[in-house]
Amino acid sequence: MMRKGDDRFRAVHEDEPLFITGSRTGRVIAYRVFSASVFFCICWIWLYRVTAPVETDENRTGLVRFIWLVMLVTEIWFGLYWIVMQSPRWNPVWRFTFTDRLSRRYGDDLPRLDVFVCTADPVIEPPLMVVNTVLSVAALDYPPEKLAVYLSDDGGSELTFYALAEAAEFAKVWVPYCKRFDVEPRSPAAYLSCKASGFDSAEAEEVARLYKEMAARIETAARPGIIPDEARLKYGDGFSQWDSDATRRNHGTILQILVDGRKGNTVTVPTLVYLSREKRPEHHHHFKAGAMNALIRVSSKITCGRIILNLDCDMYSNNSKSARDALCILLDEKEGKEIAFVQFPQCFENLTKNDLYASMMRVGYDVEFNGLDGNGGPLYIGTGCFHRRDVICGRKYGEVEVEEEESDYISETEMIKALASCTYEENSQWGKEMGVKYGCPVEDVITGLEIKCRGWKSAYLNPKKKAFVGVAPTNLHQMLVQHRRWSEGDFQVLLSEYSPVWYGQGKIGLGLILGYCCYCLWAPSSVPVLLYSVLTSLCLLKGIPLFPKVWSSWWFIPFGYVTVAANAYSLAEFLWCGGTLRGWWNEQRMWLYRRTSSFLFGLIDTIKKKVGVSESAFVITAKVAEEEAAERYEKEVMEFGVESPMFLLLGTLGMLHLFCLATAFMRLVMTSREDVETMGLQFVVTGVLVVLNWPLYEGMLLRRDKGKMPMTVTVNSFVLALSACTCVAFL
Ligand SMILES: O=c1ccn([C@@H]2O[C@H](COP(=O)(O)OP(=O)(O)O[C@H]3O[C@H](CO)[C@@H](O)[C@H](O)[C@H]3O)[C@@H](O)[C@H]2O)c(=O)[nH]1
Ligand SMILES: [Mn+2]
Repeated sequence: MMRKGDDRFRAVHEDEPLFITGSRTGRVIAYRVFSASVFFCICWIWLYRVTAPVETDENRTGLVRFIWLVMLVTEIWFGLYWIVMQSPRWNPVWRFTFTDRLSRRYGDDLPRLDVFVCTADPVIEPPLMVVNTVLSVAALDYPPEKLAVYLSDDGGSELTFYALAEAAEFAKVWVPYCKRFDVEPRSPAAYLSCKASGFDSAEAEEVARLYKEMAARIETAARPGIIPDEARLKYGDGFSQWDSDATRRNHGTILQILVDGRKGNTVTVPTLVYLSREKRPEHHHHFKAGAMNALIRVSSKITCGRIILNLDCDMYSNNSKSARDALCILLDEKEGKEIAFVQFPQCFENLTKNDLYASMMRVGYDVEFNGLDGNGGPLYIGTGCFHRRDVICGRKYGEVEVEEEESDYISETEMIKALASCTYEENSQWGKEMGVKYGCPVEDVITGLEIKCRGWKSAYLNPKKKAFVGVAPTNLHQMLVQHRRWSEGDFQVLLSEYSPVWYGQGKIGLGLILGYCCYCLWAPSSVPVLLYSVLTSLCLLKGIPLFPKVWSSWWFIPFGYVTVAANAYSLAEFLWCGGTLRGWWNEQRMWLYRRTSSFLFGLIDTIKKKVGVSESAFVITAKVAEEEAAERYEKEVMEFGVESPMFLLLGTLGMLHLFCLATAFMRLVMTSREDVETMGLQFVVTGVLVVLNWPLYEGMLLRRDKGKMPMTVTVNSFVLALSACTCVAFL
């Protein structure tokens, strides 16, 4: 084990921790006061709904009473959800690491680190991108004999294997080059693109040339899908493992150690392994969770790193020190002992200035995750996370760590391959008590939660220099599908046997339970948002007032205050986190779109799954876009383009708000002026919804490019919205 001389150091360590945890008391107190004022007004609104007389003409009392009741219920929901949302703002903390102390204390005597990179589809996850990720971690600032990189290929693709084999060759130049010149970032593509203006040394030029040659070979092989014959000969050991009838869903285990740094092999490049676990149509493969578990077992017989880093194939390492940062927490002798995993935020390199699809989740990563950390630790979110191997395999907090001695013999490849077979997990605890959990579309969140319930904490690190950087969805549909999967998954966590509310009681603190609920309640929160927005618009159309009179009534105060204060605060928070005004506006739109499409479908998917009419699926997010679409993305023009039920819903809602506002406005002009007072707030709400929807109207009515809303969706939305409004008008 690596901690020789622990005792000798102990006295010194007491006042030299490897990390410290900070908080900002002043700001937190100010926030709590503000938060109390909002809460007061929320109660006032509840009171209004319960006590205020329903103003209406006699013929419609029954209907109006019912609408009033719905408004009451939704407002209670919003109020309670708001309370839940306070938990990640109540007690935020920040972690600071001391890598210099780590180096002084441990030198190169660091624990073994196994990096798992997952890929699943060579078309939407191009192998060149994947190997850039692999190369970036292979060049981490870490002793190469202690580091291993495993690529799990759920696509079972010869092309991906070929790309990795090429990368293994290139790594022999790249890794030493990075270390010698202290290069950042260490993904060759990212590094070379920021050096586009010219190189400062002959070595740099040589590396650039080699990279370009390798990239060209991989891309040529990708286009017609043909791998050069010399390569087939050179890496025959690997290629021979593909049967002639192998497909991505039906093939045996393929395992190839491309660089072997075990046992006395002196290496400059870390161990590099390609794994494509066995897949058979009759066995469920459990998506990424299945891949992770196969990796955990296979790596345990090859390098058996005590620490595991999990990365999606698009998330390259942007900061070569990140592993050391994480170790400052995991190796810290005091506080670090109770921390199971260290999560970094998901950052993206392809974001535009105003982040049209709100992919960055700015506030989530700059505010909420720090808040979760103060309450017991952030969620495990699948990528950019450093785990302790034995904890992910089931060790409880308080149990002693079993020190695994390196075995003297090197296991036979065939024996290791059996660990990645379809049948290996039958009648075992894998996917249940061991490894990453199965059966949930957010395997990461549920796994992290269960680890916390075993007594562990986690820590959140968000250094200025982004640790890992990936690719965010570049069109609306992909983003909505991704959120549909997440909202469905998070809701299933709530309903599962590991539910933070039921199972977590007594195991994790109330703050953290609420923190999890912020995300777990995404799917059900679609219903109140939908009801509230649609009712407000339809009642505006009908002339039924739902809110107190503007200015002339005391009851107006809480509504006015909550609306202004909540939005002003959310804008301020967004700007503090470095966002732009437009970015905030875009985020409000995505907030609405996610709730009225993704989350609703996520809710329906969950219900369908509960009653057993559908199976879970994992729609992989594409990491490439075709050229024209990419151009529109750069210009922040919203991309529709596909026919989708989610678009039909968004289109219908958008049209509905527009019709309602237009009708009410006409009535206002032609007849009574007093509407302004009684219907004022409704005009504001529907008006804001219409303005938010502007890009949607453009996409439906004004644009001609390929990214516009498909004609059928536009027509159907129009017809549906018009019929709804007509029905309501004559009700
Ligand atoms: O059957 C599968 C499906 C996916 N993946 C990999 O899983 C990763 C995540 O997939 P992606 O399509 O990029 O989904 P995202 O929604 O971007 O992923 C986020 O959300 C997922 C579910 O919570 C987590 O698994 C991810 O780590 C997290 O980054 C990718 O590297 C895939 O190659 C597999 O290995 N096998
Ligand atoms: Mn992704």
